[in-house]
Amino acid sequence: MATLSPNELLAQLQKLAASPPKEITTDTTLRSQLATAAKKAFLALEKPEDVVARLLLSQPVEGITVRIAIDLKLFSILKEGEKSLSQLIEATKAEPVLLSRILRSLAAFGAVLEVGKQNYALSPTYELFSNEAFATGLASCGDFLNPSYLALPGYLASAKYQSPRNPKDTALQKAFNAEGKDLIGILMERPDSARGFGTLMSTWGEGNSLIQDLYPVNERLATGFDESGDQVMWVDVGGGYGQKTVALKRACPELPGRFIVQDLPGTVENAPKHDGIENIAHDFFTEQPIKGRLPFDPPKLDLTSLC
Ligand SMILES: C[S@@+](CC[C@H](N)C(=O)[O-])C[C@H]1O[C@@H](n2cnc3c(N)ncnc32)[C@H](O)[C@@H]1O
Repeated sequence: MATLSPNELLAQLQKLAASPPKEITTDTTLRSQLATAAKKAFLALEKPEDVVARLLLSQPVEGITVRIAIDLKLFSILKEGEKSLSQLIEATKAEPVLLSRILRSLAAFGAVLEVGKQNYALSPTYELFSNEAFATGLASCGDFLNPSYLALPGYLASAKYQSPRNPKDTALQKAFNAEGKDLIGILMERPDSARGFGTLMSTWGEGNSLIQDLYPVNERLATGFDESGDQVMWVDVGGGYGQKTVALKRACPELPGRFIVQDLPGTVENAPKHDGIENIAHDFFTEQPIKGRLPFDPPKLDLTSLC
């Protein structure tokens, strides 16, 4: 195999970064292998002073800048099409200098593209952020999780660097001053964050890790299923708003039987209703109320493929 000279390699990488070809973006495995290799190459090529700048400035600022952009609705505005700085100033009412700094920062992180002088477009990898429900859910979850990340060093120091073993005694309880409660208990006490979490999960999960893509559902679940009674075909345990079940029913409408989505009461209350799907409150740490003999051999899932 011919070896590329460093300059040829650089030119190839620049070409790839400017416009990733379709045969790469549509091949999920290749895309993720290339992204991982590129990230490893980036880390291997950084200088020590680059690492300092990344840890101190770039990484913490990235999430915060995206959070500000969500508040300004920049992603949904840019979804309408390319915009000039003055159009964005008009739409967001932000101070011009501040907005151009935010946009430069977003461009550096790859969230927006600078197309020409002071013209901006939404980056294809940030398409999902233009969905208002997703963006609000993400912002709300970030606001909930970030205080816990910040509390982690203090928590670990006070725990004398022992791994947390009790889910009710972690950095989260320190961050929220909520002794004796677990993550879900703390989350459910904050209805806005709980709703944000449910919305984030459903919009984020809508198109990825779908059961029908991971498992031959029709072949393995429908074969031998007794359609005569009121049999349950499917129980989605900890299924949130039922996003995976909705996607499954949409992809395989011929699947027979009842479809049930279980989650905690706070989530079930907010879950949108879907025809043919039953939402039931159930804590998965308690006994499963849906009983019945499986009318087929339990399928063997290769869980390693889910990791
Ligand atoms: C990471 S989300 C995954 C949601 C969904 N299964 C999906 O893949 O999109 C985890 C879900 O588990 C639920 N959950 C957490 N603890 C639970 C419990 N003890 N009993 C039932 N559901 C629980 C949460 O409310 C949340 O909806």
